Amino acid sequence: MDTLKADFHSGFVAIIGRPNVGKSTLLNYVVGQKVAIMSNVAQTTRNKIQGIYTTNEAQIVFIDTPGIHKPQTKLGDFMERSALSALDEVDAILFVVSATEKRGPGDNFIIERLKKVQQPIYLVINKIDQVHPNDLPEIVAQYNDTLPFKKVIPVSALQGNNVNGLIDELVDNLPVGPQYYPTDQVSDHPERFVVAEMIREKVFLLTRQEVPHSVAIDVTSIKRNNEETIEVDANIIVERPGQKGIIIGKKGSMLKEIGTQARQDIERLLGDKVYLHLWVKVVPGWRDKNAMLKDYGYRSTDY
Ligand SMILES: Nc1nc2c(ncn2[C@@H]2O[C@H](COP(=O)(O)OP(=O)(O)OP(=O)(O)O)[C@@H](O)[C@H]2O)c(=O)[nH]1
Repeated sequence: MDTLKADFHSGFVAIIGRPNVGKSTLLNYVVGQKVAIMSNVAQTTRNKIQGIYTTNEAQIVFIDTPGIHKPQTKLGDFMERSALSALDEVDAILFVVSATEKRGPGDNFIIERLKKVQQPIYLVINKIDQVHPNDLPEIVAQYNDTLPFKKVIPVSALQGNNVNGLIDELVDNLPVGPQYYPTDQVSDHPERFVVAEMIREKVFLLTRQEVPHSVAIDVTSIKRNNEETIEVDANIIVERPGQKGIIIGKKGSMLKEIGTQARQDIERLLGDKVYLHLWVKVVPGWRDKNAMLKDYGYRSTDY
């Protein structure tokens, strides 16, 4: 940790928003590296992922919470709890909404939760590249009276419009504090977690008919053979044999494609040649087994 400088600002910022509003895209744009899974399938961000933004003047540690939704299973319950418990630990909250969609029950659910928090809340209107500037006041008006927002900040996380403005605003308002993490660190998650996210992303992208909640990735080993090659073993855990069939595909073609695409991403991340070995396992009802959630990487200090 660096010594405390009088003009260095730092803190923890939670990114909250209903599924698909662009939280991961925003985080990735700011952090400049692919750390959170991105896809069109809702509710794919499961763990708290921290992206870390560091300059000479400031460090912002972002917490990317899972999509908040009404829990139906123990996994849903876990996701909601971890999203909400994150709010007590932060210095500011970004409530991200989409300019392309009307305020809905998902937003209202979050607004109700946010009414209880004391931290400054910024309303981030994302996807402004998709709407006419003249429509913005009307979009903002849907939220204006719901919470005492510190500021309303329209952005396009995809194109980067006004994201710098958002960062400047955050930096100015974060307290003077230490640099919590080294300058070159963008995520506090171990390689294992990021590798699992990359495999998970390919499963979702390539097998559209899968229910995202019913797939877990368990990276069992990452071994560096020598200077240049890395051996990765991982299980893709599903609930039903039918899902296993979909993921394996005709003569193993789907699994091969998942493996190839995931391997390319992992190589980019780790900078070395990767041998990726994937297995598909059926574990009926794993979603409702707390102990297994823990085994398959859904960890929380509360459990
Ligand atoms: N046009 C446009 N699309 C965006 C923007 N930001 C995100 N998207 C798209 O919206 C979709 C969802 O983005 P994500 O970043 O995965 O959304 P998320 O809020 O993290 O979603 P969950 O993980 O499901 O909670 C993706 O297809 C993005 O490319 C934006 O500023 N403009």
